[in-house]
Amino acid sequence: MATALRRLAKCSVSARLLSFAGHSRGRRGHFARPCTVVAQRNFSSASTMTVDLDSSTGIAVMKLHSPPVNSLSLDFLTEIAISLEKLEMNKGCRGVVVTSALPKIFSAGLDILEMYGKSPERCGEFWRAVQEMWLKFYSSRLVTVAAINGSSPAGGCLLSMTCDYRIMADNPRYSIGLNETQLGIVAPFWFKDTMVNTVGHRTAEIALQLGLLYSPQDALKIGMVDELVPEEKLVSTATEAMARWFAIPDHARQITKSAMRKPTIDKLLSARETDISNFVSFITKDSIQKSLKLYLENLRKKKA
Ligand SMILES: CCCCCCCCCC/C=C/CC(=O)SCCNC(=O)CCNC(=O)[C@H](O)C(C)(C)COP(=O)(O)OP(=O)(O)OC[C@H]1O[C@@H](n2cnc3c(N)ncnc32)[C@H](O)[C@@H]1OP(=O)(O)O
Repeated sequence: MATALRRLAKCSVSARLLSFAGHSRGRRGHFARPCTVVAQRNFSSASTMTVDLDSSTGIAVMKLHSPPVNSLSLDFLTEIAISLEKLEMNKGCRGVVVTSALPKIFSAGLDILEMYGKSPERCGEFWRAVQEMWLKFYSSRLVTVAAINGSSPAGGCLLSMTCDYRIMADNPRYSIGLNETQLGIVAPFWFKDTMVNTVGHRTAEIALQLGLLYSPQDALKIGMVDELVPEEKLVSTATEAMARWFAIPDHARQITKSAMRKPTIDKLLSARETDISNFVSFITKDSIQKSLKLYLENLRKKKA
C-alpha cells in the first residue's frame, strides 16, 4: 500500500506547476486504510491524519496524528503529500489549515530513525519523499496556513514555512526553528532558501549556523511566524485569517505566489537527483551516523 502511494506521488510531480495557474489536478504501515476521497467532507487518507473539508467555506483542516511526535517518516511524508494533492484536485477546496492532533507537538521534524542505520537506497527513497512534500506545499495553488500548536523543530519548522501564513500558540514551552547543526547535520540549500525567503538573509544566517530554536515570542519578532494566539483560538484564528486571502481573486494570488516561489522551486527541481545523492553520501558517512546515534541516545536519556 505504502509503495503504491509513493509511486502515485512520484507520477504527479510533472503536473505540479500547472496548479499555479488554476489548472490543478490534484506510517505506519499496519494502520493504513484505503485512500478514497468521500464527497467533500470529512475524509482521511489514513489514521495518521484527518482531513476535514468544509464545503461551505472551501477550507480543509489537515490534522497530523502520528504519535508520539509526528516525526516525518517516509510513509507519513507520502501520506501528507497525497492528502494535499487530493485537496488540490478538489475544486471545492480553496485553502488548507495544517495543524497537529497531538498535544504539545506540531511535528518533531524528520524521523531520525529514517536516517540512522538505513541502506543508501532507503535513504534515497526517504529524501525523495521529503523533497516531494516540500515541492507540493511550496507550490500549492491553495492558501496554506500552519496552525502551530506545539514544538516544531527542523523538518516541522520547514513544513510550516512552506505555508503562506503561520499562526503559533503563544506558549513559552514550545519552540520552532531549523536546529540541524545541533544534530551535526546540515540543512540542505532548499531548507536554507525557504528560511531566507521567510525571515531574510541575515537572520537566517545566524539562525541556521547556530541551529537556533525560538520561543513563539522570538519567532514572532524575527518573522518566522506571523501571529501568536492562545492555543484554544488557533484553528478559529487560522480559518479567520484565511478569509483575508480568499478576498483576493484566486488567479491573481496564485500567479503572484508562483512568481515569488518559482525560482526557489526550480532550483530544487533542476538539482533533484544531485540533492538526493548528496544527502545519501552525507547521511551514510560514519561520522554523521555517530552524531545521529548520540543525538538519539540523548533524546532517550532525557526521558529516563
Ligand atoms: C553537504 C550537504 C548535503 C546535504 C545533507 C543533508 C543533511 C540532512 C539534513 C536533514 C535535515 C534534518 C531535518 C530534521 O528534521 S532532523 C530531526 C530534528 N528533530 C529534532 O531535533 C527534534 C527532536 N525531538 C525533540 O526535541 C523532542 O522529542 C520534542 C519534539 C520536543 C518532543 O519532546 P517530548 O518530551 O514530548 O517527547 P520525547 O520524549 O523527547 O520523544 C518521544 C519519543 O519520540 C522520539 N523522537 C523525538 N523526535 C524524534 C524524531 N525527530 N525522529 C524520531 N524519533 C523522535 C524520542 O526519541 C522518543 O522516543 P522513545 O519513546 O524514547 O523511544
